[in-house]
Amino acid sequence: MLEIISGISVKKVDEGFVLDKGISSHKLMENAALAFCNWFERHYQRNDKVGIFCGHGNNGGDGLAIARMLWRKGYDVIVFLVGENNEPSPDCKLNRELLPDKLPALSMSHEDIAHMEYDLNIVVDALLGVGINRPLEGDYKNLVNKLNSLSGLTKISIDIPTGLPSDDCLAGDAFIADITLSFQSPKFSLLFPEHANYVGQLKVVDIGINQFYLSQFSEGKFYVQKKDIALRHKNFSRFSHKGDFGKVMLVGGSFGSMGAIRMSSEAALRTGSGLACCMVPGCGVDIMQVSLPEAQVWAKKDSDCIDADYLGYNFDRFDAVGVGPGMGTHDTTAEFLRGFLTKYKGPIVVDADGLNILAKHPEQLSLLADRSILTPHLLEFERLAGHCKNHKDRLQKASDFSKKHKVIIVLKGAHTCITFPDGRQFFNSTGNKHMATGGSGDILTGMITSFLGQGYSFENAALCAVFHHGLSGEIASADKKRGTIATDIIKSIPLSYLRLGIE
Ligand SMILES: NC(=O)C1=CN([C@@H]2O[C@H](COP(=O)(O)OP(=O)(O)OC[C@H]3O[C@@H](n4cnc5c(N)ncnc54)[C@H](OP(=O)(O)O)[C@@H]3O)[C@@H](O)[C@H]2O)[C@@H](O)CC1
Ligand SMILES: [K+]
Repeated sequence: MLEIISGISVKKVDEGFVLDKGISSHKLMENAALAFCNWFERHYQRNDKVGIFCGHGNNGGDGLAIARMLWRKGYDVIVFLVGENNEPSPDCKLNRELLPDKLPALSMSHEDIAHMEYDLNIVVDALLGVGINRPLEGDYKNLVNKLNSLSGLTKISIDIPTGLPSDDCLAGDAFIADITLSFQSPKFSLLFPEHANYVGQLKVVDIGINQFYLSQFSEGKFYVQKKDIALRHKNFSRFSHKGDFGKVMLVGGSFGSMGAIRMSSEAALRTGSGLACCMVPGCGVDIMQVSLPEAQVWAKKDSDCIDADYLGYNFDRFDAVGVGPGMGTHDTTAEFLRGFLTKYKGPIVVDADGLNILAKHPEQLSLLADRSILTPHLLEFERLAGHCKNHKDRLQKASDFSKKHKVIIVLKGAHTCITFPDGRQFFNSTGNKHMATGGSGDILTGMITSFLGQGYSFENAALCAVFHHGLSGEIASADKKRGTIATDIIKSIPLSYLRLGIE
């Protein structure tokens, strides 16, 4: 699992790695530049006109090494040098000296920046990286704003968009990238929703620094990738039977809001549950049985919402229970939730109106069994934990909340963050903007519940479900883009298993 380390630690990791391996820091920069170029070659043509904007620190050094390598591969490259009045870092200086004579390199004066007009297809931002220690000013600020104003070309940031602090929220200006290629591990602030427009698509490239060096600076924050997930799946043999795949119960729905619990239930089945039963109000029975014949249904006749009478049911038959989608926050439903949390001590997932009831009745939080999984989106989380100044504050509050109530928080959004009571936070790498559609969260509830029911640990259930949910969204939206709807995501769950080689 990739460690997310602070910007300050990046320098220490580099120094430690270079010293241990007996290589020069220049060689490490060459590795980083090569990793960038290998990626670049897979995506861009030789006839693209590439402008590489290089600052005076090591980020600029990366840009210069990249310019040299791409030029040697036959790309049409121009280098633009900024910050020439500052003392360059030693590796930046060396890479300036190594630029081939025939490679065009232009020093940018104030006037050049103000009147810049070049015919470029691709802009590479190697102005500043994690070494930024104050908001942009002077030439850097002017150039970043000038580049941001250019349209119709592809903008790529090296390591981090210039101007973004690596561990904090942006103050001032920053480069707006279409793609950010971060070295070795993503920098923390690249995962903040406030910065999504600056970061664009996030790619992480390996530059050869292994886990051992990164883990010495661990802050308990991790970036979850495909290779981390495949290993966390349970293997089932050809002798496995329905019971091995778990019996789960999904509780929710109310008059006019039956879609949510129907989608959670189907998602649980598609994730592999042997049996899914849904507990719905009487008004939802026909809807469920007609639209999802694979699910069993339990309901009280002539009811419009889940009420305290539902507590008579024996929940202990189930390996896991998901509660909340479409359930409403009626007083009698809140009464049900209180009784349910008191009664059932198996693995549970609480979502949507389940969370809204907890926010309205915070005394019920103490009834949650240890390691219950709560899946709020950003607004639901703030209802539970109070107003958050920004995402950094929100992540800290998620950590405090998780520790205090001994629950697992799955904070949904781009790079969904899973927080455990021991303080570890896992950031997901799959998913895209097309998943921001009604019902997407209900699907995740069904998926986590399903994994819990299949006997996965709390940690593996949350990590696998969040990863597959995002991947299913990517698969579903590949040809539907903005027209993607939640049921498309459910249909893609089986394909997301196949992508990981899991049958
Ligand atoms: N393992 C890895 O990840 C690897 C990382 N590598 C690369 O190194 C990059 C980090 O390099 P870095 O430390 O030299 O920092 P970088 O951002 O280039 O420049 C900082 C300079 O800018 C200055 N400065 C600060 N704020 C400013 C402002 N607002 N406006 C103007 N100037 C400002 C500050 O100087 P100051 O003015 O404070 O004296 C400082 O000298 C990293 O992002 C990655 O690309 C790879 O090469 C190898 C492996
Ligand atoms: K940059």
